[in-house]
Amino acid sequence: MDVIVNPTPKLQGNIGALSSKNYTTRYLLVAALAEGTSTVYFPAHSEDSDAMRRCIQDLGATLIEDDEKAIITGFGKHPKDVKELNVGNAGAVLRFLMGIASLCSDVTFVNTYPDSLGKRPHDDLIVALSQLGVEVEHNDGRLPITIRGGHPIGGKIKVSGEVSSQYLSALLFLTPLLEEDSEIEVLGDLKSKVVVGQTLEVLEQAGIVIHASEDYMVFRVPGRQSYEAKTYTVQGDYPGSAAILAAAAVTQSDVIVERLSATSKQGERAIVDVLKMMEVPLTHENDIVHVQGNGTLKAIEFDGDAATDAVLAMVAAAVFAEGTSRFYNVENLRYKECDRITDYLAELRKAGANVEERQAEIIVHGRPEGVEGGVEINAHYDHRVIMALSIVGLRSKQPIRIKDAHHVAKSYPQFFDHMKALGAQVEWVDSL
Ligand SMILES: O=C(O)C1=C[C@@H](OP(=O)(O)O)[C@@H](O)[C@H](O)C1
Ligand SMILES: C=C(OP(=O)(O)O)C(=O)O
Repeated sequence: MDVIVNPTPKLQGNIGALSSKNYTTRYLLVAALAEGTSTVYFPAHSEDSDAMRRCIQDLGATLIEDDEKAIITGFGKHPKDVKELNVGNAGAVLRFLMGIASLCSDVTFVNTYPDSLGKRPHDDLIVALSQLGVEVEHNDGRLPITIRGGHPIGGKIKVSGEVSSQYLSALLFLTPLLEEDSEIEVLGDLKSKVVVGQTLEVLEQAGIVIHASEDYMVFRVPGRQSYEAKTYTVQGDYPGSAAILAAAAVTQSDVIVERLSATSKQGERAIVDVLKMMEVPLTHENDIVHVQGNGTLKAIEFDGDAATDAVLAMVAAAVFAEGTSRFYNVENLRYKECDRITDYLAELRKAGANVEERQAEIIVHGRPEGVEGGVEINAHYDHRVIMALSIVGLRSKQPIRIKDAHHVAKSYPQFFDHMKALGAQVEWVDSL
């Protein structure tokens, strides 16, 4: 399905933030790794969270769900010896479960998105797992990947942090279950470091002890631990909400997004500060962000690694700012659902934006007068590209058509419903 985004000068209304993707994947996983029954309140419902639901059940967890909660009885240290797992297009789910699959004897992760997750590299995790004696068969570091685990016992592991934090998180979920203590040393610069804070927070809630150095570069993990069965509540999602807030920032708006904790460990909560720095009128009180946009924004400079999944929405806002914005330290955007620098900027340029790329930077020469639009956008299987181009479409002179916009469901299936509820002129149409 495609979406047509028509120029929309005004947005108004209240929405509740979707549930956090990153906390949902983590809570479902730690619930599956516990032996008893855990409850996860308000889990996200999206393709990625469904991938985790599907895989933990394939590995032996039971899951009963109603409108507000998932009740999960875990498999503890003994996942079922499943032959195949399908994680869809979910990078974090794949990497976390590559770690856990080391406890099985022979699991193949199939390649169902050859043009998206199928292109993403997992070499650094493969190298780390092999230090634990796990045999990994792979296609040049990519899917399909077969893990022949069995009996990793722990020990010293070095893992690169240069491409993704998910490799480190995968090891942090696995190593507490091993017989011996482990020491994990991170090599190079650790990207998306803030997300590791979310992993540690969830592990602690699940009763797991990890001794982390202050800079998150060395971790001592006692072995023979057990995940406790607990009750968890998933908070609102900043990366998805960032797109709504950026849409409100580029229009005349009166938009409220509820359930966004000001003390969240999600780095993407920086969207609020970034929009403030851009001089967008907004308040953030009692977990409610209220944007009263007047369409005027100022350019900014921002270290995007602190808020990796909100950068595309910030860039979309910067397209309409006065002056030149620079988002730096964002090289690992190249290793996501698509190359979120080259591919994303190509689509922005089609719509009429004036953008430049460096290996690790996005530069935006703002066009407060708006962009031309009137083009077809290739979504590159990327939910965040789809959301970001929707923001741009609101302030284009001609409608833009986002092809295969259904991929928004990877993280935020109700995104266009929420945009419509706020008054955005968007419509679903069949693909040609
Ligand atoms: O650990 C996680 O759940 C995630 C980590 C980040 O990836 P990188 O560490 O690859 O930047 C983020 O982009 C992704 O959406 C989710
Ligand atoms: C990059 C993302 O997810 P993942 O790495 O889990 O596929 C994302 O949600 O933007």
